[in-house]
Amino acid sequence: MELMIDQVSKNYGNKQALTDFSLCLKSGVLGLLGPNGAGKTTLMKILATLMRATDGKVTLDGMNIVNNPKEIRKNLGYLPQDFGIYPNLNVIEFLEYMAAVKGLPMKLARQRIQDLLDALNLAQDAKRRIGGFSGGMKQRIGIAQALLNDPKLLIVDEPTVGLDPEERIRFRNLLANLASERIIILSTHIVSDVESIASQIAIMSEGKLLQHALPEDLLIDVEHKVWECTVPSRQLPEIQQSHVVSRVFQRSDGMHVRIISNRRPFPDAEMISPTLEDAYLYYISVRNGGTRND
Ligand SMILES: Nc1ncnc2c1ncn2[C@@H]1O[C@H](COP(=O)(O)OP(=O)(O)OP(=O)(O)O)[C@@H](O)[C@H]1O
Repeated sequence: MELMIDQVSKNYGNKQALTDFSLCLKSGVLGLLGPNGAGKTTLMKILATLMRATDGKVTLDGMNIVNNPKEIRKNLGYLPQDFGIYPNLNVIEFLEYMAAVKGLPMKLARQRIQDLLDALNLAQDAKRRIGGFSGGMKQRIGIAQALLNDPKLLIVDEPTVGLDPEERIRFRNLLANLASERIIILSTHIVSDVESIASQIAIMSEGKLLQHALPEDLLIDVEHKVWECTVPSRQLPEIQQSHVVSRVFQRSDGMHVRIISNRRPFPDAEMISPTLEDAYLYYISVRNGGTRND
């Protein structure tokens, strides 16, 4: 299984949302990280054959997705950011409806729905109307509809928006279990969503790919560039202006500030071990021509 994104660009009128974006993926979870407006949804929509690139091409196992949309959709599952549900349908009715839209034979669909209800822990709620469900349950139904056709490529756009911390963890575990025999692309601006499950990370900003690497290699990139110091709280606004601050902790002895910087930011700053969130900030704010004291 191979997804090849080859020099893809997308313009909306004068707005360049993607520029020469290239990436080659095999099975596993790709965490696609980027701030709001980076172009993640645009890329997801192109991969899901819902939008055409202005330039470049995308192939799944060598098949151009633009020339073979029907064949590609058979192998594709997509959970968009604003996933629309039908609140008056119960879970089974909704999934049968989605299976019909996807053109699955009903006998096969019924079996698949049963398997998914069990796998996604929805069986006991299968006859309840979706309208009354929590965010986490709606997301599980969203994943169920995306998996109806047992897709080779599963695309999930900002899936944890609106979920509580427990639902977030459950959702991450669920994706991790699905990853072994398919390509999963999980787009988010929340690093902790992908930290535990992504086998690879792509970081994008302003329509461009800044880095594509294994999580452990991203950590190596940012080694010796993460610092912590303790400052009086009145100094904090000035430090946030002049440095890339990844975290601030209030402690009894003052504010503990975590700073990403190529150089020791203050004489008493201590070098500390990086996290993936530090690496993400490094690529977005420091290496990508950041304007602060670096
Ligand atoms: N239909 C459109 N017309 C014009 N500009 C658009 C359109 N859709 C998106 N854009 C712009 O293209 C850029 C990329 O948007 P996109 O939604 O792909 O980013 P994103 O990384 O998914 O951000 P978010 O997480 O906020 O959805 C943004 O600057 C956005 O304002």
